[in-house]
Amino acid sequence: MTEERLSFQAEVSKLLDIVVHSLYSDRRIFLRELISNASDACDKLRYEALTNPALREGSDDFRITLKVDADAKTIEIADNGIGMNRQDLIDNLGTIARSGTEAFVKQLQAAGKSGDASQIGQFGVGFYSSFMVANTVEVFTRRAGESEGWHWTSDGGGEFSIGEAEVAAPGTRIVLHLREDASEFLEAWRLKSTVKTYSDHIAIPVVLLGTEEKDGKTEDTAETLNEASALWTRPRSEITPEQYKEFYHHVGHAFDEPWHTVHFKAEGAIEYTGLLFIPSQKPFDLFQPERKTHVKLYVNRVFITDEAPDLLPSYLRFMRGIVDSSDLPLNVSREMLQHNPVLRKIQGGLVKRILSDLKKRAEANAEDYAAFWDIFGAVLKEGIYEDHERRQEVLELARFRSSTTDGWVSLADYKARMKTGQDTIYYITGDDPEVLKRSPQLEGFRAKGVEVLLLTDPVDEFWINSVPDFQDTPLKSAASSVEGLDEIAGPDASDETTTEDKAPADQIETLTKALKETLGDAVKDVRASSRLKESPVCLVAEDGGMSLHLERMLKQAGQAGIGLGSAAGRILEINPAHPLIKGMAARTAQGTPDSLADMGQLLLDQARIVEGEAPADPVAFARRLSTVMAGAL
Ligand SMILES: Nc1ncnc2c1ncn2[C@@H]1O[C@H](COP(=O)(O)OP(=O)(O)OP(=O)(O)O)[C@@H](O)[C@H]1O
Repeated sequence: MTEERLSFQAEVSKLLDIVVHSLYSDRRIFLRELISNASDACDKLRYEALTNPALREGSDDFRITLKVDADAKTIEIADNGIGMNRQDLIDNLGTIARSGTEAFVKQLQAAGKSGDASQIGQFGVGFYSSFMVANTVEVFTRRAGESEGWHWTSDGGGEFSIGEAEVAAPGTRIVLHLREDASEFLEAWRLKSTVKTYSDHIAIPVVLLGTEEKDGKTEDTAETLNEASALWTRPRSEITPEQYKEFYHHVGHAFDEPWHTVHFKAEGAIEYTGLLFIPSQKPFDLFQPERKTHVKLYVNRVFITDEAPDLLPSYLRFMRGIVDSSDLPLNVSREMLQHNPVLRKIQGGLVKRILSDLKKRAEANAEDYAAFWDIFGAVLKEGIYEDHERRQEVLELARFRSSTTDGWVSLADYKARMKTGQDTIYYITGDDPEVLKRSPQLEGFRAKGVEVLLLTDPVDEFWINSVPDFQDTPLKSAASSVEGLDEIAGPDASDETTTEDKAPADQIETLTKALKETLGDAVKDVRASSRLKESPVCLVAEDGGMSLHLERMLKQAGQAGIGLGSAAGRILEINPAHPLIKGMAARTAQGTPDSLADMGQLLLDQARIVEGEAPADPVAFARRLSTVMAGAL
């Protein structure tokens, strides 16, 4: 039979190079990966056979077998699961299917050869981890429902071969030709302890096949190495933290410690068991829109799907684990799961449980909760606008950066320390908390010691407008109106800007009018400000209008119709107590000077630059600046 040689996708070759050449700290994980794949393959076949029983006709019960041949220096891992056809082999064992792993390999490539290969333990190298212990890997496989069998082989270089092969029954058998330095895995005790450590939670029996001498005869033996019952069906008291962790690794395709583990049984109108995890590391594809839920749905311990659309809302997409219910029909098709009322009820129960667990963890240990919030806060906040019913709960869980303290602040913390006379929660949106803290819009708030929440996640722009208040205290942008700031008691009344410090009101009025005239459509309005203390000018958004930050975000995202520098709701505020503004006001009161047009444009450009924007016309900006500097000599 002819074998065809094919090349690995470039990323696979790179990954294999890393796998083979890195001194991997714990090579035993190859067995965990292969057993995990075998178990997934059995789950898939069990599901497909629900609607097509012919696929399982005449088959034995599902099981995964291990076999050692000490003379040939091989180990075999076989399953009677779904199997693969030629195209499956090319797609699955020639490319990297998992986006996280692909992103990781690209990152290593970008870092050059010096990339830290020790990190690979955190990522799924899956099947390719075989090459940590084997110099040649063979796969014999046949897809359930098909008659041709296939042989795949590779030495972990740049290529693999595929050819037809006799394969007696559907399933997959992987033969590892062990490297000289991996012969320890030929020892049965080594395999047994590895399975016990990493794969005990696997619900399908993992059986070690062997022989023993009895009464002068050689007899075949079959020893089941794992518990072989679904982990979530066992009593909590009998499951160790290690077993929970290994199950999380298997079910979540994850390699970190779970930050949170919750195992519970819901009893009542609808019964189900949940075993759910929150990761402690950020998954690569957390913000990819096509990302679906990673919680697997089982019905009476039969795997149904890991893409049940309504199992969890998208703002909890970081959750991993399983849900098993006996209240769904076993032959439920994936299509039937769309808008399924039972699933909806389960979702309600899961969300309630997860949010209440988060609340408990937040109350128990703020620092520990911050570790969760750092990674998943931006995702959880999507719930504020997606889940009206639970908006208050999610708001209570939300944490923010603040202009007056380091670390994370809750809305309740903020309210508890509001100043006398303050009846509003102030916030400002932007990209960088450090830049926001220093922004001119906050000068008045700083002078009075009024705390402002710094909202720096893109998602903040989307929920903030739909939340008028938190527990009856209104939320307002500090970058639009400063209403109410005057009523708040400052730390020291002598710090207040007095009328004597400011340019006379009539002069300011003349100046604002002249500036408005010269700036034309570039701003919506020019007005005297009570917020500015050190800066001469700043840009603010019109009350109820789009924030400057959102305007920039939309512009960057290429939204049509939004032009930077457009007047769209932008107001230029001037500081009547600033020497420059005072000087300009006094001069303009005697008649508008020729230089006012240039100075007005420069002030506006300055306000734009402080916002992190470019001057509207950089060439004109440079020319004006030179003219003004020359005039000052
Ligand atoms: N024993 C098997 N039977 C059937 N298909 C398999 C088997 N082993 C691997 N596959 C297929 O090959 C694919 C790639 O496997 P691989 O282990 O590289 O990645 P994965 O299991 O998807 O993710 P992970 O990186 O978390 O292991 C699997 O998704 C599956 O489709």
